Amino acid sequence: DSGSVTASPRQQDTEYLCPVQIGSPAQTLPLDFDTGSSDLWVFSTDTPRSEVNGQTVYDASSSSSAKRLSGATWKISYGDGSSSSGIVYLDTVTVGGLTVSRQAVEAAKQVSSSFSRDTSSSGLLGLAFSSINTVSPNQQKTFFDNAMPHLDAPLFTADLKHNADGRYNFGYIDKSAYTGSISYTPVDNSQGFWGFTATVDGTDVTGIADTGTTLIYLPDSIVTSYYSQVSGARYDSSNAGYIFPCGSSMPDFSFNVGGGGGGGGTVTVPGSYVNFAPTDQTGQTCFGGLQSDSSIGISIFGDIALKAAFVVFDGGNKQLGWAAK
Ligand SMILES: O=C(NNC1=NCCC1)c1ccc(Br)cc1
Repeated sequence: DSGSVTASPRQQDTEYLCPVQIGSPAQTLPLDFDTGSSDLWVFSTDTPRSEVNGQTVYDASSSSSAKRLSGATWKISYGDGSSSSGIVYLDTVTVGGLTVSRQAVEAAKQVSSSFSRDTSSSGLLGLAFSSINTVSPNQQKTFFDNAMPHLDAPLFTADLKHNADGRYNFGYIDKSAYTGSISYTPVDNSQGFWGFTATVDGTDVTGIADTGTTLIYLPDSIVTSYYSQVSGARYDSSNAGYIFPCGSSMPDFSFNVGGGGGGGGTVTVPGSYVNFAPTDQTGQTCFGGLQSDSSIGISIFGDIALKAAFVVFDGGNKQLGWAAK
């Protein structure tokens, strides 16, 4: 089997949403595919009206294939401080034509304010490892884990784009979607994430590939050195990050993956991607797409990095492949 689904950017590439069919008859919800978490959760008829703000909701009671997973609950919090929790159904889930019949669909009974405010997203589809799924007392598998045995190849690919529709493919590598060769590097999934090591200016950086995080977070030394090239750039405590004049032309930012004997491959993030967004309505000062990981404890290669590459999440061989495009 295989699947292919469009990933549409929202609010200046802050997140990418994909249409997902749930239940019988199908209810289509736009979900944020997140390689940094492992729960598939949705706004639902169980979500308080006060916390629903235009989002499409899942109604298990109108799905003939929905079955309540008795006694199961879930509760998750994300790196940006957002959170949600609720109950669990098993139902049929289809992504880009790829169907999993008994997928844990986690219905929200509570969502935090940033989810309520995000009118375009109906929830998340976790694509990290099932070891960090939060369903209790019986942990559930991700959509990818459930689909993997049926896939032509045990992998999915992410092809996110700047201000344009991209794509997630499941079960195959689309050779027309990238240029040159794919450089692979081993994955450390000991923390449940797609962990890997890249080299930046000769320095090894261990981080995770996280489609659910918007920006890139790297060690302070690398970030400070990058912004030292931009006149007027400075760390601003009120914005909790590096800012600079919006008219600045930003240097490209490159990292190497798979730099073993074969030399590996280089991913280059265009400087324009690092000029992320204005800090206020005047548009004078802009917030950087590259920030320090010092408050996190691990580096994160978020959407700013991922949208500069074609990325293979290989669950069979536990490796990450990176290619230019
Ligand atoms: O939460 C994380 N990624 N996903 C999402 N963020 C916001 C909504 C979804 C995340 C994962 C690992 C680390 Br380390 C830091 C953050």
